[in-house]
Amino acid sequence: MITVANLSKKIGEVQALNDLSFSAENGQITGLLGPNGAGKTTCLRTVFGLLKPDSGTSCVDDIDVAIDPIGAKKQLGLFPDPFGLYERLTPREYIRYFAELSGMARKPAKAATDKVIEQLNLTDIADRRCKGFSQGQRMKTALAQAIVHQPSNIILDEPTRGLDVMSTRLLRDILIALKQQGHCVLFSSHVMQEVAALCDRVIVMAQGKVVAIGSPQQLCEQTGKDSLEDAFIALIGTDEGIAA
Ligand SMILES: Nc1ncnc2c1ncn2[C@@H]1O[C@H](COP(=O)(O)OP(=O)(O)OP(=O)(O)O)[C@@H](O)[C@H]1O
Repeated sequence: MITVANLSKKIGEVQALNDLSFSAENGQITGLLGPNGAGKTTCLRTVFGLLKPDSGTSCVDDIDVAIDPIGAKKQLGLFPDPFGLYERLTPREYIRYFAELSGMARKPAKAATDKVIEQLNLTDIADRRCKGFSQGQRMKTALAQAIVHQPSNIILDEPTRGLDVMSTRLLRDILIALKQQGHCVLFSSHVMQEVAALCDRVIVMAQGKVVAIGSPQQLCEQTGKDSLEDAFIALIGTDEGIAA
């Protein structure tokens, strides 16, 4: 479970987060939905401990990220930009490297790497260098790195950006499987279809604040609209910076 409470963060002159509070539950996919510049990335970077908030707290499984960042990270997987893989490493080397970075000893890291390679059907490419990989192969390698240490929580920043239809569908299936295993999945997006198809709960954000929280259906009911896109526009008052 991920909880942020009263998070505020000013970057330069911009109030990127403005008293932001919400939680993302285990066994659910939670979407952070907001237009460009709403503060989604800033929020996720703060939860991962990459940014320090000016005020407020973020907790991962009740561990305060500011007080025990290493403990919090053990319970948290971050899906990185799949285009930034280390090209010279094979997926097996890459995934194992991150398993050890997350604090696992050599033997368990090797066993966990073998397991996740099997789980994500990476066996065929596990020992090839990442250079030249397709989008889907990159995505699966990046995701394997995020979940190799079996964190109970996974955060993803616009995970389908740049992916083709097949890779997007594959990613969706994997996220649904993680949810069914009881993980807390939190991802950011401004793609309506993706959020409507995947999320149990949506946190609608604008200008660093929560505007509304609910299932896609609840948000439609609350605004009297038929689609999440129309509900979203009604909630934030503009269609600038969103994608259908
Ligand atoms: N390093 C930075 N320097 C200056 N301003 C920043 C920086 N990082 C974020 N901001 C500003 O903070 C606000 C929130 O940015 P953030 O990237 O969190 O939004 P976002 O919701 O992820 O947007 P997008 O959907 O476009 O990725 C924006 O106004 C952005 O310009």
